[in-house]
Amino acid sequence: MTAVVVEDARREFDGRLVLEGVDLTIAPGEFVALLGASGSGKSTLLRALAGLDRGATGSFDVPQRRAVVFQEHRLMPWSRVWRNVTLGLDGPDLRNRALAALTEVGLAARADAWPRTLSGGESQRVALARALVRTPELLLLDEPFGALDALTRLKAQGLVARLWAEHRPAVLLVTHDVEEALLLADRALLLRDGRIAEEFVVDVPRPRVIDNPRLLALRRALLSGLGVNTESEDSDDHS
Ligand SMILES: Nc1ncnc2c1ncn2[C@@H]1O[C@H](COP(=O)(O)OP(=O)(O)OP(=O)(O)O)[C@@H](O)[C@H]1O
Repeated sequence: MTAVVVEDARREFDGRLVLEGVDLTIAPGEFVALLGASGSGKSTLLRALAGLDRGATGSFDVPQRRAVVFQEHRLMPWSRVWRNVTLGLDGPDLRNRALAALTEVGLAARADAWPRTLSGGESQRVALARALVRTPELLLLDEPFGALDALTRLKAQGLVARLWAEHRPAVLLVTHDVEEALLLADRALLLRDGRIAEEFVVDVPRPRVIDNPRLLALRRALLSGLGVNTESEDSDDHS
């Protein structure tokens, strides 16, 4: 059984092929990280999976129940936090559903606040609550912590790890951060030249700490796949 099957995804912008034939499968409950140089097409692929890009071709078998969190929170400034969480949903009990999701991200107390009164980290947690309230089978995360400071980012990563373990959606996380990918994902994929060029299985039990020797080896391999030279670090390791 699979949650996501993408075959031969292609996307061209202005005559330039950004995705040249991407094949991708994600199992139910699997956490996959997508890395690649800037401009390699990570967000393009995520948007195609989200159904936000009508210009992509190929075969996309993706669950209906999916939710996206972007780098910017995209909260509506004229709606209170809880209304933002349930924006676009119908049905009874919306406030209670919002409160339950906000409780999961530790922000129930801010349910009636206006978005502009939240910090960057809090806003991203509300964006996560807005995704969670939809009980997604597929959660698409596009650099969700990219704009956060290092400490807030670490906490947000911990929160995502916990929420994923509890709810087990399939996840595709687009990130620049190799360590983030290695701490969170079951598999890390490298997008290069419009294709999935390399795959790294993160065969390390959770909870993970980045100085685990296997993770350090994977980190070196991933950085090398991204064209980052880690030789000076290697020699440091042996000094
Ligand atoms: N709407 C668009 N019109 C024209 N070109 C686009 C459009 N969207 C993306 N591109 C181009 O496609 C390429 C891939 O963009 P994309 O945002 O998917 O890369 P990325 O890997 O997510 O990059 P980054 O890590 O910098 O966010 C880039 O060269 C970008 O300029």
